[in-house]
Amino acid sequence: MKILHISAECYPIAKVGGLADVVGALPKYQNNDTTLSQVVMPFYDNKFTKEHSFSSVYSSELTLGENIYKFNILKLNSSTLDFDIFFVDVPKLLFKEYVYSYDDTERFLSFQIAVLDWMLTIKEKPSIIHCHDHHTGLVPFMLQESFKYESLNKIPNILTIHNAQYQGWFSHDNVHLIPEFNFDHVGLLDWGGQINPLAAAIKCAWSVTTVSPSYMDELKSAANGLEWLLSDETEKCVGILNGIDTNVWNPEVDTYIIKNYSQKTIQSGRKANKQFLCDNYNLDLEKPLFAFIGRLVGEKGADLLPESFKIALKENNISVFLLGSGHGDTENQLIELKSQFKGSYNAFIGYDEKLSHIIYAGADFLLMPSRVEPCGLNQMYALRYGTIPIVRSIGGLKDTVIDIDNNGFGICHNEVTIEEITKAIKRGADLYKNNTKFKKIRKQIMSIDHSWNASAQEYLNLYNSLNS
Ligand SMILES: Nc1ncnc2c1ncn2[C@@H]1O[C@H](COP(=O)(O)OP(=O)(O)O[C@H]2O[C@H](CO)[C@@H](O)[C@H](O)[C@H]2O)[C@@H](O)[C@H]1O
Repeated sequence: MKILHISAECYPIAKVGGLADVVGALPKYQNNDTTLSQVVMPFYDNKFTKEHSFSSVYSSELTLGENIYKFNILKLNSSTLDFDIFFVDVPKLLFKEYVYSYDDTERFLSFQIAVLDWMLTIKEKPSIIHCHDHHTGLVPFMLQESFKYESLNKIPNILTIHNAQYQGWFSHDNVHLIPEFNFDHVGLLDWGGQINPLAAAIKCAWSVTTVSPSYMDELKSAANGLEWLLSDETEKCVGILNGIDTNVWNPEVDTYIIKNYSQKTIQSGRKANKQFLCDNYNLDLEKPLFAFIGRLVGEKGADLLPESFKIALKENNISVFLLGSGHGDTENQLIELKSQFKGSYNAFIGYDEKLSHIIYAGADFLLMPSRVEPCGLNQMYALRYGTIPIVRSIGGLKDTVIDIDNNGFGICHNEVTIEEITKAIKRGADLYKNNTKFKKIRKQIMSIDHSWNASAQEYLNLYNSLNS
């Protein structure tokens, strides 16, 4: 079986969030003697593309409305990734320093058209086309409807929804950018009077998956406008829990962290990483350290963090450290707190992969007060590194974290309110005081298996069912 993943992000080439982690890991776990799993993504102007060499495997021109753009399909020369990766280079549109911006419609349409134009020319066609999120959501529609791609329309395709909040909406005025199709079927593109690539993919893909079973259920009542559609298409929908790449996320060999450790050496290993954070960010090694890593957006509950931190820092003898970026207002409030809580609070506003690994290895607790969490990878990374997750029970967080009061290993709360967040932090601070219990739990959580093995097999079973 030959699988082609189509995605806007892939770790370590271009990462904005969890989508990159998934697309950079899943193919590794799918590749075996009988399965070839490959990825195609845009060619961005970034550190990775500057530092690596590529060969051109196909060149042509694509049509986007009235414009014609030259494009190349490139292949990475080194085999460092454990799977084949191809790049769509549209110099005028895709080759930018950013992944997402104001011009996404044209950029990602050119990406999708180039992939399908190229696919028309490949001798050994994929047996499965696996699309990820709305940036690739017009692929199932074009395969089914565009005259040009008729010869590809027997290839089963699936859509994985990593985040239904973002749907890629654009105006019907731009419908001419999509390769010609029977206009009687234009309704397949529409949701609420706009072209909605995510909705089009839900309608046209052969199967739709979400990244956890609970998120699949939740989407039927909260999907940013797509609730009814997802309920209607329920028969082809399934939730498959993400895994984590246990080769990349392994405290025994992680080259980003200050000191490597195993379950046996957890005490000294974690202390060295916490010491680094405390020394560099002026925090107290003796106090329990609560951390947050992520995009500072409403979905993650980030707007409630400044006030929650303020209260929690006043009421408990704790430290707090945050790594993230997002809404300017939230960023400013988080920066302002620094002067008020010198020595017990700090924040790094920005994106820093290395620092994120050190936090997983050095913080005592990881906060995830998400309003929406399709799966969440942070809590699984935290578990693997022995950091106790404090989560709002929703989506994938509900599927992966069990509260200590239910014989579990984490701290869970049901609502996203300042009161519940600060209550959960207090429970963490109390647990930290019970040193024996705290140490037992953090050691125990390191061996919970969230590797991709089981989920990669679930995807293979799904592909097989579509090909039979
Ligand atoms: N400032 C920063 N610096 C360094 N690293 C940072 C960072 N901000 C975030 N990260 C990293 O980005 C990743 C975030 O992954 P998540 O799965 O938690 O969220 P995201 O919402 O992006 O993904 C969406 O897709 C994934 C994958 O399916 C789902 O798990 C998730 O629920 C869904 O919202 C983690 O690897 C985290 O360490």
